[in-house]
Amino acid sequence: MHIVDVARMRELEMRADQEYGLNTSILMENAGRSAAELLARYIRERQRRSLSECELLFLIGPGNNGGDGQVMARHLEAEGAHINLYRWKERRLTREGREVPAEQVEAELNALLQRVGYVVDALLGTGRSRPLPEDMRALLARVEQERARRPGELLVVAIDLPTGVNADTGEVDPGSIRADLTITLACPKQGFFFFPARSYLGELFVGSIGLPEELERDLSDEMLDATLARTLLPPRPLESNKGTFGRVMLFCGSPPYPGSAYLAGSAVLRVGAGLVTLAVTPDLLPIYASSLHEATYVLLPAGEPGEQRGQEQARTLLEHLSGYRALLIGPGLGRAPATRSAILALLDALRSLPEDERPALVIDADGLNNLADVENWWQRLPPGTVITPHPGEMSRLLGETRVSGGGIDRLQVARHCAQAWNVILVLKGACTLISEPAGRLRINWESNPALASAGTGDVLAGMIAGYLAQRLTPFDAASLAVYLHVAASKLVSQHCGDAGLLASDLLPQIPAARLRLLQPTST
Ligand SMILES: NC(=O)C1=CN([C@@H]2O[C@H](COP(=O)(O)OP(=O)(O)OC[C@H]3O[C@@H](n4cnc5c(N)ncnc54)[C@H](O)[C@@H]3O)[C@@H](O)[C@H]2O)[C@@H](O)CC1
Ligand SMILES: [K+]
Repeated sequence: MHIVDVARMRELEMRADQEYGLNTSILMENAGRSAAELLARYIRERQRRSLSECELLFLIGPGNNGGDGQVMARHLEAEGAHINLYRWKERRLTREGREVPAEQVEAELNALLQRVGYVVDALLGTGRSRPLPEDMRALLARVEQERARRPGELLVVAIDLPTGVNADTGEVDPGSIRADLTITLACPKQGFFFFPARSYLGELFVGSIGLPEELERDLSDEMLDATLARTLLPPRPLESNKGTFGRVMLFCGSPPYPGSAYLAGSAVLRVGAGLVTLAVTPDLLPIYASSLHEATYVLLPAGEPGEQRGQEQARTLLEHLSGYRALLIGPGLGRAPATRSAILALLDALRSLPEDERPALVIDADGLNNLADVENWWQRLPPGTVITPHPGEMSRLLGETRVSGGGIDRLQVARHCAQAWNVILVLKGACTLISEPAGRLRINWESNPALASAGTGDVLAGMIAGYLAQRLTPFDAASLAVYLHVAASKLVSQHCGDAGLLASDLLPQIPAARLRLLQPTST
């Protein structure tokens, strides 16, 4: 599913007309029909109601968004739903096809708001060009008030987008109200993935306007959803052994942060990699050996802290690296000078390896924090490296430029940095972005506040390394891991809601999330 900005959407619509004769009325007819089908299915399958039991109030705006709403209303009416249309600009109300006399409109509208099960917001879409007028804000506020009075009984359904949301930037007019579901048309819009817009959309459905597939061929931004993630799953041939699914080496964990290597190492195996090896100092071995029985170990020299020890640790690790398809550096390593020198020595050695002998590389957490202090650090990375900064780490990598956790600034940062640093960048946050140097970009749709807890990043880094070991490209490995990481968290949230998730709770849910993804009906 491609993501577009408003200019690109307009261009697609224009080309549909010029090249295929699909003019605005045809597209609008398709849009309204598709939106009606999606809502009808939602009502029948999710709410287990028949359309004839449902009464809807459509709020119709002056442009094509309102046009979509009218087509949609017609289709739902034909299926038996009870339809009321309020034309905002003209202040005209139609009830089941009959015009309400002007002097009764206000009272009737009030009565409807107190009764209907659905308000369909077809006021404004991508053509919103100025702040919402006061009377439109007041109308939306009445809907909001009524929904608060009848929670669960009144659903707000936005067509294309909730009125007042900026489809490019994710900004939201003060008069906008949250939709319970948004049926967007043709493609999800760029602004949907950024805050505050993201939290105004509710559940997202994408309706078709019948655009020919060829028109989307040049689009490079994609929504990371179940349909895309399913295509990325690596094969599990019947004739396999643990070598088939690859080995991963971890340079992670240090005495103050021993949990990181456990979490990342477990995640490597939970995504189906064949073997995980932890490169650790001997003092940590008893901790891991008693908790992660399946791992093997490379014992790194301990000795006096300092440059020398870092070089020796790197040498030992490299001596054991042959046959490993992926290496993860970072979680829980700490920021001692010896660690930095070990990381830099490892990177220098990896860069000089021939491509077919070089393991794919993921750098996370303290791996990145150590690099941030090194001038032109990105020049030290081998090509194809995946880096997984959260906003704080990203700011450090950029030399203390602030990066938000969910704002539109992240889009430009992700696009620019993947190219400038020649990395596959996983910019973590509420909607994680994954970008690569050639310009492709994916944005994860799902987010879960329960994931904002210690150690969940270690799990993600391990998952990426585990998929790299299964020979996914770095861009695909990162994408699939990001998708399944949130999907696993949703399974945990079935029991704990959006708070109280432990990073280790994710581990058993990773295979469960993969299984769900394999079911063709999962969305
Ligand atoms: N153009 C096309 O071919 C298609 C458009 N589609 C629909 O059309 C929408 C875009 O249509 P439009 O470009 O007509 O835009 P809108 O329907 O979003 O709104 C434009 C109209 O609203 C007025 N307006 C703009 N800002 C306002 C404000 N703050 N307060 C009050 N009035 C305001 C404008 O003067 C104009 O009359 C999409 O969101 C989508 O729903 C779909 O039907 C698919 C095809
Ligand atoms: K709308």
